[in-house]
Amino acid sequence: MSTPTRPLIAGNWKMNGTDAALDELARLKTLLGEAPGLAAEVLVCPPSTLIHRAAQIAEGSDFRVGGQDCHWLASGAHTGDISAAMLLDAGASHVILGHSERRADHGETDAIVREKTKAALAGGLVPIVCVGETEAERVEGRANRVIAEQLAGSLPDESGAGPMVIAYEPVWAIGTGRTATLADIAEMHAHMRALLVERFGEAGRAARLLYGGSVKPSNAAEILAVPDVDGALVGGASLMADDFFSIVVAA
Ligand SMILES: O=C(CO)COP(=O)(O)O
Repeated sequence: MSTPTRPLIAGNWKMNGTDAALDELARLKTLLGEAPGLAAEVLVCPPSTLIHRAAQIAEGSDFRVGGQDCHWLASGAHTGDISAAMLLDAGASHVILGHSERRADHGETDAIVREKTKAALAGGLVPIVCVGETEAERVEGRANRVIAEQLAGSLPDESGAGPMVIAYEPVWAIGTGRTATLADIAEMHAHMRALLVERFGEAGRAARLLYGGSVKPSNAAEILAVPDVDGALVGGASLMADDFFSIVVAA
């Protein structure tokens, strides 16, 4: 194994999208179909209500579908939750875990994210594990330490056995229109790479490190050109097929 070769451009629709939003996926399918041989792999993570139909649209196309969260258990009395097996059954190939919005809204700790990551791997999904510092943590000069702690706590040893995808999403850059500077992204991604190689060896070298936080068509190319940036996790700009496709093309 070596450094990742194909970038991954993943869209996170968050809590957006009803039936009508599937038109955007059909449009994305058309755009991808007209542009064979693109460098990037493409993933769309709609809300769970749309995964099954999104996966049907993705059939015969060059994008795949993922979930935005899963429970750490396979089944049982957990009202409102969804398991890795259910996501797989609905047609998902990946699942986003430990997004800062889930850490904030649902009190998810590194330990919880680690258990969910284990469940995703056991259930046959590729986990996309998210880490990111708050603005206060960055201003106080603690960003590197916070990210090291989140990686150490959120990744189970099992991560080394499968494809590893990590998303660095500085909390203050999410949905704000503010991106980290290219220098800050480069420094953090190199830091993460070193930590992953130290812990997981070759699997860490092959891990895909995505950047997320106000990625848009106008800044995607420069961000994706930063060393050790192997793709992007895109929120708002993934909701419109044309914008998302522009980011895919920039990779
Ligand atoms: O949180 C994000 C993706 O998971 C980023 O969201 P925005 O691209 O809307 O800033």
